[in-house]
Amino acid sequence: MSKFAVDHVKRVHSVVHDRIGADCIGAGNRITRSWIRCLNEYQLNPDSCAEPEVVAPIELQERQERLADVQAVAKVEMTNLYQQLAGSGYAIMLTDREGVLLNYFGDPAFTHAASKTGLMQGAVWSERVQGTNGMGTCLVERRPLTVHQDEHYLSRNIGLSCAAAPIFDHEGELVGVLDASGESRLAQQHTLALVSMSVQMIENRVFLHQFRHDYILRFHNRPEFVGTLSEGAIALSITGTVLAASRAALSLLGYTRPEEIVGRDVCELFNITFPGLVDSSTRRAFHPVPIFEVRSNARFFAVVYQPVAHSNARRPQRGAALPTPAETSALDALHLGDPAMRANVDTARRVMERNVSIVLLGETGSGKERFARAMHLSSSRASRPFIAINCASIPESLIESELFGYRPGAFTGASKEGQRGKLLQANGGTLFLDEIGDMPVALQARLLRVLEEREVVPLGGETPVKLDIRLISATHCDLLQKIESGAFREDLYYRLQGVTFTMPPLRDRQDRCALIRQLALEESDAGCPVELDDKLLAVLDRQHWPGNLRQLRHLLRTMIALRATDRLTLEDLPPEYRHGLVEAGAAAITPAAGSASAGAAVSAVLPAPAPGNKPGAGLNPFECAEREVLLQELKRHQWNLSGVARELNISRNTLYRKLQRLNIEHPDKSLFH
Ligand SMILES: Nc1ncnc2c1ncn2[C@@H]1O[C@H](COP(=O)(O)OP(=O)(O)OP(=O)(O)O)[C@@H](O)[C@H]1O
Repeated sequence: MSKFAVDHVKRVHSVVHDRIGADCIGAGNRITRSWIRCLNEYQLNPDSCAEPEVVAPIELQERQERLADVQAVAKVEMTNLYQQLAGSGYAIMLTDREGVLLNYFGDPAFTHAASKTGLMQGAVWSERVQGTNGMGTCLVERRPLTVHQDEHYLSRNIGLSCAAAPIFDHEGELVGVLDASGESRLAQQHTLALVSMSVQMIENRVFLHQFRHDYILRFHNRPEFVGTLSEGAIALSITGTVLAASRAALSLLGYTRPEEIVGRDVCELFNITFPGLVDSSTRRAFHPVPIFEVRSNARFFAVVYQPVAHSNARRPQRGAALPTPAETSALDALHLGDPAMRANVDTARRVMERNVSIVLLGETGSGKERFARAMHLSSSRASRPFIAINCASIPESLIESELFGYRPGAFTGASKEGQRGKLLQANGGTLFLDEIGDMPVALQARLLRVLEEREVVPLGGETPVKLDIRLISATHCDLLQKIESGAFREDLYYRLQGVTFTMPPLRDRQDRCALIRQLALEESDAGCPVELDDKLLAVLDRQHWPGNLRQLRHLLRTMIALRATDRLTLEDLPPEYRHGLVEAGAAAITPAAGSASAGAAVSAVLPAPAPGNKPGAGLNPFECAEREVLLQELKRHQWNLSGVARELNISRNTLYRKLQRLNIEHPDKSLFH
């Protein structure tokens, strides 16, 4: 061990055990706290030479898919940040909330050295694995911080300087970390400020994007700051109910948690009615109008933006009542001429106000959640909350407390304030249970009881609370098959199954071209619509779209983010999409010379389309390798999907999607749905 490393290890021990020298690490308590965790809790050796931990490519891809929305925006911001820091030996990285490095933009001078410490895609930078470090410690502390030189816990990392800031979603959930790391001798003072600004930009853009189908109130206490990085944004339903608020909005209004304002009417927050607000915003041609906060009477300036997809939609009228079934624009917007979707919308209108449970079936990305939201918005519950919960993405151990909530101190580790479960949050509104087929069997019994008794008792509580919810469940798997295998309760199935809707896959929709155009419009920035060239439209129309509308949306989003002009052509299309078409026997498409780069750049961040009838055709080399591995695993487990999912540590649900994406079918086709 070098003298330097020996001194570092000694210092860690003396700081942790005796707090001697805690002040001289000069980073306040957060570094001391982290060192204590590393030594006592994770029992890490500060001089560890263990190989960096790196997740398997298949898991990395899965984690990237989970954060696809944030990633699409983050990539643009990461490139900007990289350019701002260019030449200073920095790498810009994005991790998920478990500290797995999803994206890496590195200065070539730094990349080689960095990979030795594990700064590379797929590496795990949680504090538990890498000790005190920018990304991992930021995930624990949940605030921006710098970890410089020998503030790192592991002596092998002390050549680094890392500036990291946490990324939160609109529900205040930590989703990942953006980090700029470089050699400590080249560290720059202002890096943390730049990283924090990029994160704010990412959060704002993700928020504006996610709620572009709703009204968005953008405000600040100075008119010139409306529309800038520091503005607050609040998403509002058509009746003026707060659907979500950005972090900046909460902080400008003096709230700490979104629950404090979500579900309230905008006139409870500001001294103005919602129709009045929309009216004055439009009359002032979207120049900020003064509004006053109810509690403090503080003055703010605001602009209300109309929902993107409904720019011609009716405006809320003074004293407007809740929408009636006749005014179901959110539902109507779901079909642009497809007969199957039109039939769905017609039936939805008929059952909307009835007390029947709804089940939505359809392939992944075919619009089940969108349909559920539209039903909610078109019903008399529109002003009440719409709460969605994905039974497949929450760890089994957390579903119960997520759904039912818990009283303060109900179990070890429970928060002091307790938690209102999703069932109660949805009270008066709609609860959307996505991937219901993945709900653990033990919980199915509890859910059934709640649905029958129409009341809920939070964990650790005694008094039941009355429940009035419209339940919409969704799944892309065959529930009857699950019942047969004992994975789904038959009684719950019949309780859920009031009316069933099936979302058609995109490849079967007759309104595909109109949908593609609409999505391109929705993905365009406000006031700057991107057009699609006819040839490109024809190619998009003929794709197989295994990921349905989600895949289409991500493709358009990325093409739009990387476009050179506001008219997208075949040159903007990733090569594998062109390739897929040629394979399918359509007219050959030869992009102009030098055009591959834009499309190739897009292809680097997108899943490939399905390969038609040829099993492995149209897949990129990485996917072919993934397909091979998966086929071997399937054979090894004699096509027992649960066994394979367990082996790969992924949900059955994710496995199904992979099989679909990689075009893997059971040798006996009838055994796969
Ligand atoms: N009618 C539509 N018009 C435009 N975009 C749509 C439409 N329906 C769905 N989308 C978009 O497609 C994507 C996937 O939709 P959604 O989440 O509703 O699908 P899903 O079937 O619930 O997916 P999963 O099974 O994976 O949960 C979203 O980005 C959504 O905005």
